[in-house]
Amino acid sequence: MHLGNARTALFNALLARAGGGRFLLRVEDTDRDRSEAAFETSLLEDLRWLGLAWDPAPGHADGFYRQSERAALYSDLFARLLEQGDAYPCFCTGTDLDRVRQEQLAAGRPPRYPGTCRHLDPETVAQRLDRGEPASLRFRVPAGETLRFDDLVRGPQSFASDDLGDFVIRRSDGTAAFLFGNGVDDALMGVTHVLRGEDHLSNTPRQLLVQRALGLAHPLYGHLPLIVGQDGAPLSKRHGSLSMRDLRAEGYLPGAVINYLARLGHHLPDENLHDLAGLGRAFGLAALGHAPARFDVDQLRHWQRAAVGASSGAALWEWLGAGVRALVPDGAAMDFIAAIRPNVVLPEDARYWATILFRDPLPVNPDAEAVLREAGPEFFHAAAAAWSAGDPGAFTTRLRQATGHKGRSLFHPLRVALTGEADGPELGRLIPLLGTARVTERLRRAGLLAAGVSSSTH
Ligand SMILES: Nc1ncnc2c1ncn2[C@@H]1O[C@H](COP(=O)(O)OP(=O)(O)OP(=O)(O)O)[C@@H](O)[C@H]1O
Ligand SMILES: [Zn+2]
Repeated sequence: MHLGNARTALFNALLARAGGGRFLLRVEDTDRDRSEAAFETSLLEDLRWLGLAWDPAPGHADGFYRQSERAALYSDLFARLLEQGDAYPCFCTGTDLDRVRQEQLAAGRPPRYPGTCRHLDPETVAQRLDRGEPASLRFRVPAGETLRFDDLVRGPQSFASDDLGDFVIRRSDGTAAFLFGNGVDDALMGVTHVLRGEDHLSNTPRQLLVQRALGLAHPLYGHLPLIVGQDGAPLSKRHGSLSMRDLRAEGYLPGAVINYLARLGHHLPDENLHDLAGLGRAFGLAALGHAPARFDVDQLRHWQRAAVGASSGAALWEWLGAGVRALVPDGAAMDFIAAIRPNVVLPEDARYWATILFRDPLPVNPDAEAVLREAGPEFFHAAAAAWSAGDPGAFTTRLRQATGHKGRSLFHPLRVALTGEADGPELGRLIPLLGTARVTERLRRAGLLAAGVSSSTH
């Protein structure tokens, strides 16, 4: 899943919670070329990671539906549509259809099935089927109708049936096409509300037709603007990036992702970090937006920061990963977490601070060296003396008294000497983590650098 289809799943789950409904999972795996067991596994993994638990599907051990297990049921429905004259076999090959499409496009017309097989006489059809000619099944769209529905997001919609063209409901390999399986299953499963991306808008009149022909109820449909990437193109599997898998691997927390997505194309009344229940209480169809939403990494990082802030120390310790944990001395785990928490968005930031705190020698860049020189060697000699006098709690007070430096002119060079950085976690929390020996050594080295002794000679 990417952020786009994750948001679709989230909004459906939230709508179910907000409205006392159920959130169903149906794996649409009838397209053999595009369905692999691994895709299903990773889909389930992504949903679980996001915390989007689906309500159990009656009679299904895994708790969800799989269209590949419903072939017999679809088969009956195909037979009914054929019998009613609402469907007919189509023998056109991919090449035939491509050629027509090219001609239509060249003539400036929208591509549409030209109806080649619509009026084949029953005998010809029977003969061609007997010969084993591959055939798909097309839905016979009634002429001259206006199809209307009230979109939950976009309001009243209408489509001319003449613009639709007869569409494939069963592929030539016998499997149910997306339009058919999806529309029919929603009706059969008692689905009342469908939220999906607006790339599906033009499917809706077709699905309404199929449902009507089979005497099935229609769900209510709502079509959401797609989320676009930095390049302006809608996120998609092919687009590649921003997959749940990648975000998870980078260390984004599920709470950050759902809080970010719940505000993408949906207005929430507050800026608090919520769990799913809280987001569900605040979710409403009236708060859905109509403009395309652009992915904004800064917003995602904002919610990530909030989610990190709300995580327990133990959870963050796990989250950092084994590589970072190995850098932190025994017993210092929770103090390390407490110190760096405000400065960490992703585990790589924690790695950065762990390296600074617990690895020697500390790299000193030219900017840092300039700060040390400006403070001068006397400052660091005084600092070393203040430090070696014991009682770390009184260290900076003693240094202030000894040097007359206070505020930034005291803490800035001290921070640079101890961390090599101009900014970072609270110094009072870092000093105990560094430990006596390392503080002593870093002050000594800062004194040398401040005196102009090149960093390569000691
Ligand atoms: N960029 C997007 N923004 C918002 N919703 C999206 C986006 N892309 C897909 N969706 C919605 O997510 C749901 C699942 O879509 P689907 O898995 O077909 O998306 P996809 O990744 O674009 O697929 P593909 O890349 O195979 O076209 C649908 O409701 C679809 O409309
Ligand atoms: Zn045909």
